[in-house]
Amino acid sequence: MAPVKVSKICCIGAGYVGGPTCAVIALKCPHIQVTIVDLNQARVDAWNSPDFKLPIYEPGLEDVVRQARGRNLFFSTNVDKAILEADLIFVSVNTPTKKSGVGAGFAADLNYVELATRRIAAVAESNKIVVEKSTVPCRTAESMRTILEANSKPNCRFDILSNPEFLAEGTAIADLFSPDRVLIGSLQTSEGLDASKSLADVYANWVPTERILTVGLWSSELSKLAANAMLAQRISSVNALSAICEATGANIDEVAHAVGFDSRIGPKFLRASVGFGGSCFQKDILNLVYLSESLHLPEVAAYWRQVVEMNEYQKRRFAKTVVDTLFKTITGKRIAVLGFAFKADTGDTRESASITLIKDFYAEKALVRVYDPQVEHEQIWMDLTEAIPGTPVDSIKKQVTLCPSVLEACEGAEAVVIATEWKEFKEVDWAQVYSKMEKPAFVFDGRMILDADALTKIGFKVTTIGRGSV
Ligand SMILES: NC(=O)c1ccc[n+]([C@@H]2O[C@H](COP(=O)([O-])OP(=O)(O)OC[C@H]3O[C@@H](n4cnc5c(N)ncnc54)[C@H](O)[C@@H]3O)[C@@H](O)[C@H]2O)c1
Ligand SMILES: O=c1ccn([C@@H]2O[C@H](COP(=O)(O)OP(=O)(O)O[C@H]3O[C@H](CO)[C@@H](O)[C@H](O)[C@H]3O)[C@@H](O)[C@H]2O)c(=O)[nH]1
Repeated sequence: MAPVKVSKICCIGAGYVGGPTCAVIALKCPHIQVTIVDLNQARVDAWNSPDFKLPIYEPGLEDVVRQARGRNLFFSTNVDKAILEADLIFVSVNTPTKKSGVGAGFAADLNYVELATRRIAAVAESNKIVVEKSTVPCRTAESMRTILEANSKPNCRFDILSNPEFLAEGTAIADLFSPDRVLIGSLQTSEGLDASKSLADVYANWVPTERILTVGLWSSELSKLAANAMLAQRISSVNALSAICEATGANIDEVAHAVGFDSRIGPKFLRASVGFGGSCFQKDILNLVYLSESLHLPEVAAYWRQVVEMNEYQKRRFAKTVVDTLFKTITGKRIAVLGFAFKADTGDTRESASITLIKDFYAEKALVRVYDPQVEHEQIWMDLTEAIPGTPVDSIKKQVTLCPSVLEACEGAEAVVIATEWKEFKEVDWAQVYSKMEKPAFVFDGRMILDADALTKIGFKVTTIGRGSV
């Protein structure tokens, strides 16, 4: 058998990964028909909206969708039709941390992956290459194969590949156009290698072949968890050092710069912050912790768990610094929180450090004023009601106000907290902000984006993460 030449792709899951990834495949491979399906009608409607009000904000995404939609890119809720027609199917559904049952709080919830796999088995009438795009624990492909083989029709064969996605939100399109690498894992059988070649040929339409890495299935699955764990570990390491800097008078910017100059370490991902957020880092490390425990490797589990614990510590430590600096009480004080997204250039708020900070300020009875340039207000209320359980949203609204601009958030405030590194916050007229605030006016820069000296000259009392006052 020779590798199949892919002509129709179905992607199950039109989220942050399925949407941008397959839209880019459609753009770069005009000869391939790509259909992205989802059960969520509202999401599909947004992808299809005539004015391109897409369900996710990602720089450059609208342009890609404008070029390909209706040509060879389609969004639909007709999951079965897309499965039936495709020769290659990406499974790109969510794999959140389990909330209950065995492994709650750590293990990945594979229910959506299983449901999608069962749907493929039930509907398919011809051979399919099934690709795990979702981030999954090591050996999930084996469970998928068992389900597919037990439920498939006669003469219908499935080849399963692992093809984890490494895009980061905010830079998804640039990452997809020019990925550091594309990783494809397959069984090392002749059928597995053929399937791997079929998918590699799709990417080869725009990715240099030396960047397309083909490996074994389990290595591919584990590499995704490993990459995220090591990236998050760098942030927790630099954040741990930021606490030492604050206590000694060293400057984490200078330390990270000096350390990152070592070519073996490199300069990227060494920015101290109020803590990492996003839908992936915490979830994937907890997944790795669970995997390690399941494999009876408690020391390995404890090692990776500490990366998440350090992140929690960093968020708590920052909130405490705000309270301590404001004379040990923020009761009834106005605190402006600038940024609600977990990082700049995204509207995504999953695991955002901002949520933890606001929850802590709320518990201290502060009056919190929030501004974010992208996040929908409805999303903020949803996140806060989930973070402050048992409190109706109307009670939260007595202490938390959502504001339409930086200036309005800061009006009458005693302190400004920078929680997300939006470029807009650097460009604010800080002298004007100062004139509108209570005095003394405090700034807490949780992202190291502001010019502390310039703000101090204006009159602000500035606290920057990782910078001691000694
Ligand atoms: N968000 C990221 O930046 C990122 C990057 C790399 C990898 N990942 C991984 O990719 C996967 C998807 O993440 P996401 O952020 O796109 O999630 P998401 O929640 O944004 O999207 C998942 C979509 O799948 C749909 N879905 C679930 N079950 C379905 C089914 N049976 N049939 C059809 N549609 C179904 C949901 O309705 C949802 O729209 C996760 O495993 C995640 O860990 C995410
Ligand atoms: O030096 C740094 C770099 C990042 N962050 C924070 O870390 C979090 C995650 O940032 P980033 O990794 O840029 O965004 P994600 O979209 O979460 O992307 C990560 O998670 C994805 C999902 O698995 C992977 O595909 C990507 O490769 C991986 O970078 C954010 O809160 C950032 O503000 C820091 O605090 N300091």
